[in-house]
Amino acid sequence: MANTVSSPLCQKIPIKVNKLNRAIDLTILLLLISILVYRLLSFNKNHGFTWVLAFVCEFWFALEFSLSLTTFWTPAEFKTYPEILLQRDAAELPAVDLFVTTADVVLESPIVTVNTVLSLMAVDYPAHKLACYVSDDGCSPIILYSLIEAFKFARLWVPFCKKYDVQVRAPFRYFSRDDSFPPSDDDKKSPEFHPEWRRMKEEYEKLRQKIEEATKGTLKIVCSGEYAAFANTNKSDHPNIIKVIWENKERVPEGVPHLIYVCREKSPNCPHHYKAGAMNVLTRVSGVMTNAPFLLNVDCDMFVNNPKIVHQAMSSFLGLKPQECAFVQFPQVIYNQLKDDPFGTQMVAAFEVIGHGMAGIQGPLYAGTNCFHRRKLIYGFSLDNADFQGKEDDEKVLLKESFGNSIEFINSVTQILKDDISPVQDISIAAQLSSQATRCDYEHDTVWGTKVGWGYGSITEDVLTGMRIHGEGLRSVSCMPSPPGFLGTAPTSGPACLIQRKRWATGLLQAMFSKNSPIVTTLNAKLEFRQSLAYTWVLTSPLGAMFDMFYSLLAAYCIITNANFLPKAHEPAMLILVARFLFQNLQQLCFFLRCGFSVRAWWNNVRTAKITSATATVFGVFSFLFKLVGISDVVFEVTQKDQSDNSSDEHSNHKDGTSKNVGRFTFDESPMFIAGTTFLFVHLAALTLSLFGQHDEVGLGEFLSSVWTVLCFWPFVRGLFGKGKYGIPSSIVLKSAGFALFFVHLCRRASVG
Ligand SMILES: O=c1ccn([C@@H]2O[C@H](COP(=O)(O)OP(=O)(O)O[C@H]3O[C@H](CO)[C@@H](O)[C@H](O)[C@H]3O)[C@@H](O)[C@H]2O)c(=O)[nH]1
Ligand SMILES: [Mn+2]
Repeated sequence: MANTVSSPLCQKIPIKVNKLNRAIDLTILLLLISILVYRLLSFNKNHGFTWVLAFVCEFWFALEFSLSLTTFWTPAEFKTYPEILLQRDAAELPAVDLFVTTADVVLESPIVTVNTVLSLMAVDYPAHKLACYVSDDGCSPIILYSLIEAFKFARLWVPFCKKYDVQVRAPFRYFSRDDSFPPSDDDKKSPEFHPEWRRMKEEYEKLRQKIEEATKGTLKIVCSGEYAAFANTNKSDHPNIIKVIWENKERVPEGVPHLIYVCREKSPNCPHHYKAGAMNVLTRVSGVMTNAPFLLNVDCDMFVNNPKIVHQAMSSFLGLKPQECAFVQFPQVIYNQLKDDPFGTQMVAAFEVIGHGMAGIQGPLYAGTNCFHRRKLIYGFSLDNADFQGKEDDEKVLLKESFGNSIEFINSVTQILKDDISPVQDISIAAQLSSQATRCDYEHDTVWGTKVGWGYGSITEDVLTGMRIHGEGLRSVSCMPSPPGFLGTAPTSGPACLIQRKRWATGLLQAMFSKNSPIVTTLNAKLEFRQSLAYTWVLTSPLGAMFDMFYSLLAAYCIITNANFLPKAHEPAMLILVARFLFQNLQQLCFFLRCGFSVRAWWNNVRTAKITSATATVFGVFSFLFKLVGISDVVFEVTQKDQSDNSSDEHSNHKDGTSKNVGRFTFDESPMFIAGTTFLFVHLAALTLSLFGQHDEVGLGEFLSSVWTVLCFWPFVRGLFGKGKYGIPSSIVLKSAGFALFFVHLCRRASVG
């Protein structure tokens, strides 16, 4: 497929690392090791358990830091030159199937999904090479209705975008920005632009209103006719519903891409594997219907921000050796940024280190959204067509064993295997044929979720799936065009943030401690050693957070029991600890400043990490353990999506932060807040006790450590006095006070006993 090109389409370029940074890294590492040495040398029987626990934590900090160092040792980035592809004939460009997943009309407002879909359908790529599939795990007629209406609008919107070269093709965003009108000087001259722009805005407003009415229920969707299949269904028990909303019958490049609604069958007795399951169904349905060799998957809130993204991705796929480009990941850039990142959701540091760091090894992680895949690799085939060689006769039988019994789907798989794809004639007929592959028991006795498709067994299916692909010895590419390829939302409330972090903690540990663990994969398969270390670093990050929490609990424990675990202020060893603390924090601060963030944003990230470790991570880790021993199952709790196109709400103040409560931490009845509040109370109790009573053993270190924790938990301190959602519910405060008292009591008993 890849024509030989004279000029490069894509290049991997190493990033120079500042020598001073390297020196600081090594200094921190040395300090961390010195702390361990101090711990071993100063051990005596009197210290007992506190010393051992402190050693374990410090050992972990050193290990975690070393893993991050090996990850960031040879950073790199990719540069793409799509101009060459843009000149190519449409016929030469490969087809791409576009997947959007949505799961809950309440948490994920249909207008958000619709904007994502519209932005995808309007990308600058020959329309007959694209098909957009929307998976609805919520089985909601509102989504179908919204998509049908969205398509009507798309017939105007797509040509408009292409004619005026609109940059942001998610209408809510285009019409909300001051610079959307007029977009460029050229268009100012064109007399038709004005009226067309106005019409488009009116049409979008009508669409938005219709969807809003349907969502609020003021417009009732009757379950008959087109919607008959939705009668008597509920989210977890319903038949499969596939609707071809639009087929680009003439296959015209200037038209609107196919649009298909997919709701897989669900039954309470059949595991559905959440998003991973939905992705696998989309893979099969699209296989039968359009069978494009490339797939793009986005979450419902990640709209296209750069209309050339498909060209960008294809530049890597066609410009690099196939083994060098298994998938192309675009970063998740957040647009609903609150001033100074109060919830630490932008995770700049993490993305920078993981993105560039891993790009310099075997390639970035698959992050679940904004990612282009090769269908062949999703099917677990090798890129050199070595599969099934010489086994022509058994081929179909073998394929059925792995891929399930749908003849139509197996035929499509065979085409992918042989790189010989013949386009389907009639999408509507193909849709009926794909129905079998959306049955909830379809995957029974197959290797879906293990060797084929999106991986099961971790609630962060993305990391697991990406790791399987890296395990084949293949590399991935990160693509960071300007403007960014996709923009999306991050949670903007306390509860939503914690739910997301909790899921990640569980999912990462599930991926770490499974037979797909990076350590196993590097021993048994072709995962590169340093890539394996990088994965280990990411996947064990919830453990690091746990140890961080234990470490600060130790401080409280020591104050309460008049003991110590840190060197005294006059001991020289204290200097090592202080130096490590300062170096690590200052290094992080400099990094934030270099990335263009404020000191405040850095501090917000520091405290979010601390808050998360004592709340979401603890629950995430327990959820992982409970699943491990079979007490309870892990559930994918969908993140609440922010809808900041609504200019009347408080988010209109995003950037300037004038509204006084923007970014203020919010609370609800979630037990995660009991953990956090208890943690805060324990430290407050410790600090209060330190003012009274005999404290000859406790040193300055323990005291400062506790003060630092309370400072990090300042949003909770404010929450104690806040009202409404800004206040910690009194039931939570009471329970937490009880737990904290109990803890203090236990500490005292332990120290006496
Ligand atoms: O049963 C489910 C649950 C979720 N989803 C979809 O999965 C996507 C991601 O869910 P979201 O709640 O937005 O999770 P995030 O925490 O924001 O997602 C991050 O983490 C996930 C893994 O935990 C990845 O799958 C995502 O791509 C990544 O953006 C959304 O489009 C959902 O509609 C489903 O289709 N079915
Ligand atoms: Mn999301």
